[in-house]
Amino acid sequence: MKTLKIDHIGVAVKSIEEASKIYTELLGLEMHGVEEVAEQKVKVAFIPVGESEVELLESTDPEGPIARFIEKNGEGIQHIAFRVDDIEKALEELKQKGVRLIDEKPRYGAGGAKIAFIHPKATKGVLIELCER
Ligand SMILES: C[C@H](C(=O)O)C(=O)SCCNC(=O)CCNC(=O)[C@H](O)C(C)(C)COP(=O)(O)OP(=O)(O)OC[C@H]1O[C@@H](n2cnc3c(N)ncnc32)[C@H](O)[C@@H]1OP(=O)(O)O
Ligand SMILES: [Co+2]
Repeated sequence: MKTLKIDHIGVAVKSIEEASKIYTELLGLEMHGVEEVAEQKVKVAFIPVGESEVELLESTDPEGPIARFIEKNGEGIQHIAFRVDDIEKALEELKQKGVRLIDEKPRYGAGGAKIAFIHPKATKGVLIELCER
């Protein structure tokens, strides 16, 4: 597996509209369009910065992972996504190494990416997303 860069930092927010002002008005960044990813019960918006992005995540379902995260932890950084060259290969390698995976197979991610999550229990408390675009 080749890990190429930090693709994005996922930030759980109650309102993308509200939170985006921090990045646009205060930091002078641009927010790209909002996209719904139904399978993850979220709406997302990307804010490019250098070779990475901030991904604002707003829940579309009170039972979704983002709603649950905010319920327990409040708004804030929810995951780090690493860009990999071959997500299937990466998952295979991690599985061989006995790493606890949330997704054994890639799922649909924003912008048509293939994504998969490693369980935070296996990574000392950081929810890691692998992302192939
Ligand atoms: C689409 C878009 C994209 O990029 O394309 C996305 O990113 S979608 C992004 C949204 N989708 C996802 O996050 C999908 C992957 N996430 C999940 O499956 C779930 O959120 C989960 C399994 C990480 C946690 O599920 P849960 O909240 O029901 O479980 P619990 O609340 O019981 O949490 C189990 C343990 O993990 C810890 N934990 C939970 N969430 C996180 C997190 N974000 N970062 C670090 N630790 C975490 C809890 O503190 C707890 O630890 P302790 O036991 O010590 O208290
Ligand atoms: Co993400």
